[in-house]
Amino acid sequence: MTQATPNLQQARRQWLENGQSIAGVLDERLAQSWRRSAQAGVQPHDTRDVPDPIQGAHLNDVLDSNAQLLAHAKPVMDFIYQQIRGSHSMVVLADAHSTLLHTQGDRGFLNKAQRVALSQGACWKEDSRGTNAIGTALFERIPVRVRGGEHFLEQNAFLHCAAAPVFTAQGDIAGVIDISGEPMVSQSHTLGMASMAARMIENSWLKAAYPQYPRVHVHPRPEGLGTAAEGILIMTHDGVLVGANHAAMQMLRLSSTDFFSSSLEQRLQQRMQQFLLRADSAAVAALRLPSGQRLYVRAHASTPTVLAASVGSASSSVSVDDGMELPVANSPVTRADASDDALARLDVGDAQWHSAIAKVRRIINSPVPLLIQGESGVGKEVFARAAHDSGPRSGKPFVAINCAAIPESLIEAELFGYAPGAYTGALRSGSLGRIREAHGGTLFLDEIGDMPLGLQTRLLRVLQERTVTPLGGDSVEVDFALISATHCPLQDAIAQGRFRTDLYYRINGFSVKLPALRERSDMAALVVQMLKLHGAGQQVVIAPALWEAMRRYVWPGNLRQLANTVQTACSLLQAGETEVSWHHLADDVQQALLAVAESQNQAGHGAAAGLQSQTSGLMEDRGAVEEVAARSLKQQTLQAIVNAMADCGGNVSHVAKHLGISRQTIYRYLRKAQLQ
Ligand SMILES: Nc1ncnc2c1ncn2[C@@H]1O[C@H](COP(=O)(O)OP(=O)(O)OP(=O)(O)O)[C@@H](O)[C@H]1O
Repeated sequence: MTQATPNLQQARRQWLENGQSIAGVLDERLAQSWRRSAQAGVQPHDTRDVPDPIQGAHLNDVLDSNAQLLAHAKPVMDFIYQQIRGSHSMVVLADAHSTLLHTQGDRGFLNKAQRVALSQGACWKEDSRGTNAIGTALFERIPVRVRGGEHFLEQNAFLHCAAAPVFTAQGDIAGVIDISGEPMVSQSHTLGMASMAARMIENSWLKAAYPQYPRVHVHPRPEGLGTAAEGILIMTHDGVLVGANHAAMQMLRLSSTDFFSSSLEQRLQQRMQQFLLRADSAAVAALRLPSGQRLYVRAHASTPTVLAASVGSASSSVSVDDGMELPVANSPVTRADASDDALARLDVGDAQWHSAIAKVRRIINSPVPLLIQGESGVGKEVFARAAHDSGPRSGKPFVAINCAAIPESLIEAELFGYAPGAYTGALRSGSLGRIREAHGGTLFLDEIGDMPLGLQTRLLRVLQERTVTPLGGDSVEVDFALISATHCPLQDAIAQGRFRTDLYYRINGFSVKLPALRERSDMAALVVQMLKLHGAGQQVVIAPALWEAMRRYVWPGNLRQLANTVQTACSLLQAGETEVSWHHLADDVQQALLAVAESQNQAGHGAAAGLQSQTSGLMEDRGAVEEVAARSLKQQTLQAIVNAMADCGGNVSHVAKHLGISRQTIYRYLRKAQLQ
C-alpha cells in the first residue's frame, strides 16, 4: 500500500459519514468518480453486490463478440508484458462493458489479483466496483491511473492500476487495456504504456479492418509518421471518410458524426483524393489545415489504380503546402470492392455485425437452414431479407411469417394452405398457403419459438420430406430456403417442453447472433444512413448534446426504436430546418434522452452543459426539468431489464445473457425496484 492509503481511507470515511469535503484529498476527476460510486450504492467495505465472474457459454459469447479486439490486443499484451515481467504486475484487457476478456501476468500476482476477482469474466464497471482504472477509464473515455487507496473499495487498495480506452474505427469505445501491479510498478510511465498499447491495438485493427480502402497517415511532425502516435484515416474510393484512429480524430477534431458523411477532402480542405492517387507510399507531403495547423501526410494507397473514382478529370499535378508537387495519374474508374449487395449495404462498421455477414456469406449458396438470434428490433428480418437478396434465390419470393402474431387456430391454414371448400368459411378457390408461396425463394419464420407444438410436428415433416399437404388436399413438392429467427434461446423452450429438439436441429443448420444496438460500434453510421433516408434530400444533422445522449442511451427497442426516432424527428423538421434537436422527438424518447443528458451533466460532463437553456420553452416549468433529471440511467437499465424479463418469460439467466450484465446486477436492480 502507498503512504497515502491510510489518509485516503480516513478521508473517505469522514466524507461518507460526516460529509467532510474530499476536495484536495485526491485528484478532482477521481473525486467525481468517488461521488458516482457512492451514488451508485457501492459500499467501500461491503462487496456483496459485486457480480461474480461470468463463465461457460456466457463467457464464450462475450469472447466471441470481442474476437477482433482480442485478436489485435493479444500481440500487444505480449509486448507490454515483456516490459513489466517480474515486477509483480499484469496486463488486462476488458471489453466496452468492463468485462475482463484476457489477463497476462506474473503468476504470484495473478493469484493475488484473483482474490479480488481481477480475472477473466469479472466485470469492473465503476457502478459496481467503485472507482477503478478500468471502469473509470471507460466512463471518462480517457486514460486513468488509480493508485492504492484511491480505489473506492478498500479491498482493492493493494492495486496500482493504469488503464486506457481502446476506440473503434468510428470513435466508439471497444474496450480498455490496463496495467495493474503492486506499488513498485506504479511509476508514471505505466499510464503512458497503457496509452501506447491502446494506440497499437487501434492501429493494428484499423489497418486490418479496411484492407480494400486507401489510408492516409498524418502527424504534426514528419518523423511521427509510422510511429504508434500517428493518425490514420480510412476513406472510400470516392473520398468518404469511413474510419480513423483516436489520434487522427484528435488531430483533426473529428467526431463520430463525421464518418460516412463528410469527405476527407471537406475536412482537410485539400485535394486529398488526388494526393492519394500517388502509388508511392514513401512520399510525405505537408498540408496546412484551415485552422493554420500544419500536418505531414503520407498516403497508403492499397490499390493505386482504383483511386480515381470521384476525382473525374484529375489534373496532372496538385499543389500542396511547401510548394511540393505531387504527380497525379489519370486512372480508369474501377472499384476494388465488388461486393455491393444487400448484405454489404448493412455492413456499416460494427465488428460483430460484420462477422455475422461474413459467416452467412459462407452458406448463402448452400441449402443449410439459417437461424438468426437477437433481441427484438435488432434487425433480424432486415438481415434475413438481405441474405435472401444477396443469394441465388434473389428475385424469387421472400415470404415472412411471424409465428407469434397469427392466432393458433389460423396458423395451420395460413402456413399449409387448404383445398377448395376444405372448411366452412374457407375461400372457394382454396389457398396456396405461405409455404408454397415461398416456392423457389425463401421462407422466413420469425419468432419460431412461439410456434404451437402440433404445428412444429407438421413443419418438421415438411422440412424432412420437402412436400406440403394442404388441408383437405394432396401433398405437393416445395423448394425453399429456410431462415428462422428467435429473440429468446430455443434451448429454454426445449427444456420447458415447448419446442421439439428434432425441429431445433433441422432449423439450426447454422446460427448467427445479431448484437443489440447498445453493443454496436457503428451507431453513427446507422444514424447518418437514416438521416439520409428521411432527410428529404437535405443534409440533416443532430444537435451535439442530443447526439451525446443518443450515444449513451441503452435503446431497449434497438434499431426499430432508433429508426422510428430518426424518422419522427425528420418529419417534424420545419421547412429549411436541418438540425434535429430535442423538440423534434416524441415525448417518451425525449424524456428518456433528457434523463441521459442530465445524468451526464450531473456527473460533471460538459457534453450536456446548457441543456436546460436549450430545453427552455420545451419545459418551462423548472419542476418538470427536475423531474426528468431525476430519471437516471439506472431507470433505463431497470426498464430494459423489465422488458427483457417479459420477453424471456422471467428467466434471469437469459435476461443476463441478452443484456450482457450479470445475474447479480439484475437481482440488485429488481430488489431496489421492489423497495421503491
Ligand atoms: N440496418 C438497418 N438500418 C436502418 N433501420 C433498420 C435496420 N435494420 C432494422 N431497421 C429498423 O428496425 C426495424 C426492425 O427491424 P426487424 O423487423 O428486422 O427487427 P427484428 O429483430 O426482426 O425484430 P422482431 O424480433 O421484433 O421481429 C425495421 O423495421 C427498421 O425500421
